[in-house]
Amino acid sequence: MRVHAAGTCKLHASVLTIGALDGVHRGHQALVCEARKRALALGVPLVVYTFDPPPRVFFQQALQLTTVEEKLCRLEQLSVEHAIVASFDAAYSTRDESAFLTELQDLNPVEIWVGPDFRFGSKRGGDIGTLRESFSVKVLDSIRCSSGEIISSSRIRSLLMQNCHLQAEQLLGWQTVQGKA
Ligand SMILES: Cc1cc2nc3c(=O)[nH]c(=O)nc-3n(C[C@H](O)[C@H](O)[C@H](O)COP(=O)(O)O)c2cc1C
Ligand SMILES: Nc1ncnc2c1ncn2[C@@H]1O[C@H](COP(=O)(O)OP(=O)(O)OP(=O)(O)O)[C@@H](O)[C@H]1O
Repeated sequence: MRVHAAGTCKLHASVLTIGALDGVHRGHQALVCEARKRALALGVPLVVYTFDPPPRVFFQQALQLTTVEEKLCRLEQLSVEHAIVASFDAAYSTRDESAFLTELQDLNPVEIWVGPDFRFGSKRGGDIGTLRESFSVKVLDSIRCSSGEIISSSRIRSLLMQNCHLQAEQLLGWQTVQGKA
């Protein structure tokens, strides 16, 4: 897998997924795997655009589930070919939707895969509708756990705070969380 700083990767075509992806939990894994299937079918590289630190860690001091190194390691195991890492800081967070869309044009995404609640740009001003004005966007239904709740990094953080390591590990789908929190 090749790792690029934001704004430094140019591709003729790609299938792209975007997100904080903290923990690369089972919902994220399903999203990346769906994108991977499409990338294989279309014969183009699979690209993930992610943020370090995750925006929720930057803005809300949320517990970070994975370092950027661990996140990249997990993405590599999911056969991601290019990972773009944006350093998420105050300056980056003020970029508006159009600046971000212009950056994505360099990746020539044939499809962009996101989950139902995807937002982007300053003050979370962009949504799936905004993204669809420029690209073909595919939305994966939310992946839920056996109790019916949507799997999310926030839910996993909350389980870890309550010392429910086994449940957190089940939602993460990786065997490495014990002893880390
Ligand atoms: C250019 C850019 C600016 C952003 N600015 C903000 C912001 O001002 N406030 C915020 O809460 N999130 C901001 N975000 C983060 C998004 O809300 C969101 O977390 C990110 O696009 C990843 O999507 P995900 O949370 O679904 O993984 C920004 C994202 C991008 C790409
Ligand atoms: N359970 C899920 N099923 C399908 N897609 C998901 C799921 N969880 C997250 N996604 C999608 O993965 C991408 C990255 O999401 P993000 O990293 O914000 O995950 P999250 O678990 O919702 O995080 P947080 O709880 O911190 O907001 C987004 O497009 C989001 O919609």
